[in-house]
Amino acid sequence: MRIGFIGAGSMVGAIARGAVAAGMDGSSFLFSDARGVSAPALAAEVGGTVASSNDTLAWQADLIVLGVKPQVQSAVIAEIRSTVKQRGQEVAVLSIAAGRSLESMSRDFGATVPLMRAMPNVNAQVGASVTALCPNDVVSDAQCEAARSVLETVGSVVDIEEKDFPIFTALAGCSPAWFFQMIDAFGRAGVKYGLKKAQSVEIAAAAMLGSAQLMLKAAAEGANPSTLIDQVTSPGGSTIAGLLAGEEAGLSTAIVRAVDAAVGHDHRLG
Ligand SMILES: NC(=O)C1=CN([C@@H]2O[C@H](COP(=O)(O)OP(=O)(O)OC[C@H]3O[C@@H](n4cnc5c(N)ncnc54)[C@H](O)[C@@H]3O)[C@@H](O)[C@H]2O)C=CC1
Ligand SMILES: O=C(O)[C@@H]1CCC=N1
Repeated sequence: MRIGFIGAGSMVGAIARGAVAAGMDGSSFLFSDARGVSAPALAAEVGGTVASSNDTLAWQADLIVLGVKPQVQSAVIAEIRSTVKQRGQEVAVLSIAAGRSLESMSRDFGATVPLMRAMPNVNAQVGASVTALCPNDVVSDAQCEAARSVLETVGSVVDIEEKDFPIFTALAGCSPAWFFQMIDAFGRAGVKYGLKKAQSVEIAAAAMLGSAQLMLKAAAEGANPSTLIDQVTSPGGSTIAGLLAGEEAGLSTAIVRAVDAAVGHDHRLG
């Protein structure tokens, strides 16, 4: 299977590197980008080929990954739509763009072509993305499985209904940035109490990683976050002091507001 990546930025880079690290053949990858800088560099790194244009790539690939920003996606689809329509079931398109619905992309293509929508996250760089996937009605099982197998090289894949993409994008696509923001805040707190910033960041990140691992294990056994919070919170201890101070400062509300803002923005990108 030839995979053609349009756009060769951070997300496509993570997916292409992850796929090759997982044993996929990089020589079957094609790349194109707007400025002709990142595509040649990525192609050289993974052993792939640079396509001379987005349309050339669309002629050659079996699976086209639209890895450009949502704001330029319509222009890219305009360049490839005639080719994609001519090729019919021979080629499927996988979009990783935030906010771009299957319906709006079909409108850009001017036809219902085999089209899938996915939402990975930046943790793909370490093989730990949780990625949503949703095909349209004309994607074959083989095409969907081909896309899934590429995405699974950089983490887990969950099938969700398309209506749930905005909240999934907030909870999984955007949340890494908010977790980094939290780690940065812990880092500053460490500095306040005399630790070096780098050391504080490392300690907070390790604590966050362990907490996430424990949460996933406990959730699989039916526990919820409150159960674990109670396990940490000793009567009269320092955790309850911090927990209540955090709530007084609006920690939970701040997180829900961040999600609200991301979901609202996603609806406007469509
Ligand atoms: N960065 C993230 O954490 C996530 C990003 N996404 C989505 O992934 C997509 C790509 O995002 P990033 O990799 O962060 O962006 P990026 O800015 O790192 O990469 C975009 C790439 O598109 C190329 N490009 C721009 N115009 C083009 C054109 N006309 N033809 C061909 N290539 C063109 C650029 O040269 C660049 O290589 C976006 O749609 C974004 O919504 C999805 C999940 C997470
Ligand atoms: O900020 C964005 O729009 C994209 C979607 C998820 C992560 N980055």
